[in-house]
Amino acid sequence: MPTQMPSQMSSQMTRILFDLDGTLIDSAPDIHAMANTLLAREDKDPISLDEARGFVGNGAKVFVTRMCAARSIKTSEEPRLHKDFLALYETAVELTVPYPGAIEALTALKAAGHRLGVATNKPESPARAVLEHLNMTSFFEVILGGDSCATHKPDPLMLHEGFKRLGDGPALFVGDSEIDAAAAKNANTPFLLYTEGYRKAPAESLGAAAIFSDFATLPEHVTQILESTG
Ligand SMILES: O=C(O)COP(=O)(O)O
Ligand SMILES: [Mg+2]
Repeated sequence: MPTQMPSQMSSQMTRILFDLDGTLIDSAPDIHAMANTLLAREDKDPISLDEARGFVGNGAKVFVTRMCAARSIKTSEEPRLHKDFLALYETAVELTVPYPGAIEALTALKAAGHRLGVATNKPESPARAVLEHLNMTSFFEVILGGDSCATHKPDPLMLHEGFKRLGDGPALFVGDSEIDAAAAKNANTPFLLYTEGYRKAPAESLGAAAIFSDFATLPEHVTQILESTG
């Protein structure tokens, strides 16, 4: 049998968790459309796609709070609108697409022996629905949503749980936002930042071990981080 190089050996048992919205998939158009369906029912002006993008990241409840604040809807109405938002969420899949090269990168990482999972603040059931719609479910051994654990990102619990379910080996987290960077820091895990998602802060300010804008480069970044962390 040929001798394996150290880098190939170290990549065999790596656990990689991915954020979902703004990282693997551009779901803002669906979330935007869903928000405007709710706002129309309330007789309120629609929000823009940019506003919707800016409200994503801390889960559905915070999205609804931000949407209500932006259109002067009373806070006492938020629980009802949150419920309506969740009722629509599983069917909000038609406008969502994977980012360019994301499928190919997941395919390459899985073929290289990495164990993959999703850790998103989107509730688990719409997260599973959109992954299923995009034929992406089979890449992942674990899919955790914002309501799967007692807390969600930036608390590290979701990452700890996801990594635990992926077994042993080095752990990496790939995400697009400040919240993901904080969760990775809190979980003491190297963070890879995808720059084409919904981040607001400068990319260089988030303490990422790697910053990438093209998924074709992700497998190489993974290899480099594994080599540098031994
Ligand atoms: O639903 C959200 O607010 C964010 O989801 P994400 O954690 O996949 O970016
Ligand atoms: Mg995200």
